[in-house]
Amino acid sequence: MSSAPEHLLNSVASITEQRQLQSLASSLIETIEQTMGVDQVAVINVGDVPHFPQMMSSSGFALGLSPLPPCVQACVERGEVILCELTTPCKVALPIKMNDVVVKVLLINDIEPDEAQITMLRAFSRIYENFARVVQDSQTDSLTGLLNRKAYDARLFHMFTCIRNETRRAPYFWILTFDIDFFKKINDTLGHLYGDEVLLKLSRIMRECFGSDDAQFRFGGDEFVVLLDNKSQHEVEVLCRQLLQQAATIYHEKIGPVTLSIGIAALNLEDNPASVMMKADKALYFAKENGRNRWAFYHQLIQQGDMLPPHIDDDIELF
Ligand SMILES: Nc1nc2c(ncn2[C@@H]2O[C@H](COP(=O)(O)OP(=O)(O)OP(=O)(O)O)[C@@H](O)[C@H]2O)c(=O)[nH]1
Repeated sequence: MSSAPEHLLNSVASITEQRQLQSLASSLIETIEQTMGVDQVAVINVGDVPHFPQMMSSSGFALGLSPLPPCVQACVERGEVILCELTTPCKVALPIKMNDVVVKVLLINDIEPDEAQITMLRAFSRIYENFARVVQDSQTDSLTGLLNRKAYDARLFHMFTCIRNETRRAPYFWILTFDIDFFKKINDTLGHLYGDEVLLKLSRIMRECFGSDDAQFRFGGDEFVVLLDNKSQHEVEVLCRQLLQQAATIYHEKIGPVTLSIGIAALNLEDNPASVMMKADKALYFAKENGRNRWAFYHQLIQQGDMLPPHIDDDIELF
């Protein structure tokens, strides 16, 4: 265990260098491992926390903790540090809170901490909480509470990494991009505030339609993106149908039901972030130009000859 002040300060500084929630959790684990001389540390999610990575674990000792052991449950319910019974798979459970709700639990297995060590662990988890809030705020759209454009690159990169490492197989990842049809008319007819209300209601509908594994973004204006994780094409179609049906429940007699146009592209090994977004955008424009209030899959448009494949398209655009 190294507790020299300069080492401690460097460890804390390394936590605050992180700009992603996932690397922030790894950094917390690493700091605790180094400063306390332990190697069985994990940060696990509790409850439905869509914006957080699912689980981090250094040695894997906490992987697959289901159901949660009583000490973790007690930590969540009481929001306090719990020293666990020897029979449980961890020795100490510390709550990590966001807005006073326990969203994660820090578990350590190979330590029976004294008062000073508990104080230090509490301080580490508070530094994590404070910085996680800063990172989360910087990645959140202030009107809807969805993720913003800034958070998108890291999520998409993570998906490509999963495909390249073959931890999951394409084409079960999809990018879905959509915007509200004639949103300008909604604003012009009923005012900007009503337009904001529509955006807010639509974001609530998105949360109900999509799962916590599906990262949901507002890119700005009336443009939204969802990265769908582990879905068949049929499941994607079901989700699109639901989204359109639910959006239509936002209704005003002067403008009728809200409708959306949706473009969808599968993430494949040969794609890169720019090419996959370009495909989804092209499918969206096709949906717009062909009646709106509908979805279009890029690969189907190519297969059906409704759109030219990129290289032919690019050659033509050159002239
Ligand atoms: N209420 C509100 N309006 C916004 C916001 N950001 C952008 N807008 C407006 O959203 C409208 C976007 O319109 P467009 O997407 O260009 O066009 P559209 O009317 O939706 O037409 P189509 O997309 O072709 O169906 C513009 O009028 C913007 O001023 C916002 O935060 N709130």
